[in-house]
Amino acid sequence: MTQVTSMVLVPYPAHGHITPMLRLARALRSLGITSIVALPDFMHRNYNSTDDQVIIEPIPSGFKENDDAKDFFSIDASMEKIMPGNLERIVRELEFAGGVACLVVDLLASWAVGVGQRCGVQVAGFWPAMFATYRVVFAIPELILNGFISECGIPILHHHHKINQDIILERDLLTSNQAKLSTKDLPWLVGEPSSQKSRFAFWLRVINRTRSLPWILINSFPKEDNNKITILPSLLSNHQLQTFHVGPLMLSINDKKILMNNINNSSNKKEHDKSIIQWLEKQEPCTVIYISFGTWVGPIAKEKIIELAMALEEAKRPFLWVLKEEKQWREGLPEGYLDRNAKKGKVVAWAPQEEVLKFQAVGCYLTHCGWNSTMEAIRHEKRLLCYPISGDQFVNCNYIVGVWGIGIKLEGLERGVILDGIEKIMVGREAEMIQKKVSEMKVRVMGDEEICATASNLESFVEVVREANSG
Ligand SMILES: O=c1ccn([C@@H]2O[C@H](COP(=O)(O)OP(=O)(O)O[C@H]3O[C@H](CO)[C@@H](O)[C@H](O)[C@H]3O)[C@@H](O)[C@H]2O)c(=O)[nH]1
Repeated sequence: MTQVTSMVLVPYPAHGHITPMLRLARALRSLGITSIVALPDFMHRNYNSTDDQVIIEPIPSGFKENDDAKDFFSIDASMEKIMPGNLERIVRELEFAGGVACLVVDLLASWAVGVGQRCGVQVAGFWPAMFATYRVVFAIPELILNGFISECGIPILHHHHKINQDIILERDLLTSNQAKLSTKDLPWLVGEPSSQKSRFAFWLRVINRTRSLPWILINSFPKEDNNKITILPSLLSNHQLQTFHVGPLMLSINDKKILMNNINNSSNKKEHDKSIIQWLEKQEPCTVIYISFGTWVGPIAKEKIIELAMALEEAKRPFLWVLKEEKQWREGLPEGYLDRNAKKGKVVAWAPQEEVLKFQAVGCYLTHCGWNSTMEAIRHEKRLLCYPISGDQFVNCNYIVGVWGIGIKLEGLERGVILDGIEKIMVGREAEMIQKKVSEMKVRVMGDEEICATASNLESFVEVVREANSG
């Protein structure tokens, strides 16, 4: 019999997955649970814990220290072949030292489910994004059955259904009417058809390994579909899956004092962040455009960066642009651009995003619609200009624009389109309406009631784990 005193948390190795997991660790700590967050060694290097109840443990991954050739597929190979044995060793040592009550596994790190099972430890799932995306993924069998996609995950066009070449997914199957998800929004449709098929195979593996998990913690808020809570019929018929929405609680946790985040490679992070803050302090309220495409998406075409750069210049508004230092991201910057715009615009490789979004000066956020960024924007009541790039970002964008009305979608990255979008989101009637919606949304997501409700969801989760361990 194991007491519920420690849990091992296994995020997918990307910043947008690790951050919420670390916050979960902090939240569990306040319930008296020691959390061991297990990260592949190449990510472990970027994080530090100064809290003895949140331990960050490296999993040997097989990558060499300076191996830059890490992409979705090479990381996948390491997760499948190398990390399981190494995590198993860590869990067994912990078992020996006093016990592990539960392994909390990001569903995208489904490789770790088998480790829990082999070690005889309870396994819970963690879903880092919207529940709507979870429903889309777990509806794959229905999508195939209903002829929306092929067995390889590729959309099938039906002429009688055609709307802009895309099929709108049936309303009751997946989502609220307003989200109007279409097959082009499916999260595995990234890159060439061969990459789409491999990503689809990745998701099939996720479903197979995780569909029998009894509990899933969800990093989102309960009322995603406005006030309607939707659940897939097949999920309902599926054993007794218990879902615990914990997103607002996670977001309300301040991890700054405990977890030092070194993801910014700049040798002097403090100075770097300070210069951004000082620049923001000088800007007038609601004037700055903040631009960031998160941490995980691959570089976008050089031509698009050129268009974006020119549009920002022409917009004649102050901007803070997070643009990674890698050549593929920066080569689109026109010559002399940084100097020419030095007064009005700041281009940085990394920004302390939560700090930035807090500023009144920030008028809008041009975003890739990553889930964490979306939640953070809601928290700080910022209007969104959306340019989804891959994965779940299309689903998120549909909700941001169509269901919650807190943003506008850019239908391309041409200069004219961007300029138009900037005008609409920054000034005028539509901008005012959107601002009103964002403020209402903040209450719906981050109000006291929601934080309390999600805190009690986490307590219930700990309770069921406790029962399972004593049963
Ligand atoms: O300069 C930066 C850039 C990012 N961030 C932070 O990094 C996180 C980024 O997370 P997110 O917005 O979710 O984007 P990604 O890192 O791209 O996240 C991946 O993981 C998410 C959760 O599964 C998905 O929703 C995204 O589509 C996927 O790209 C946020 O907390 C940001 O505040 C910073 O602090 N500074």
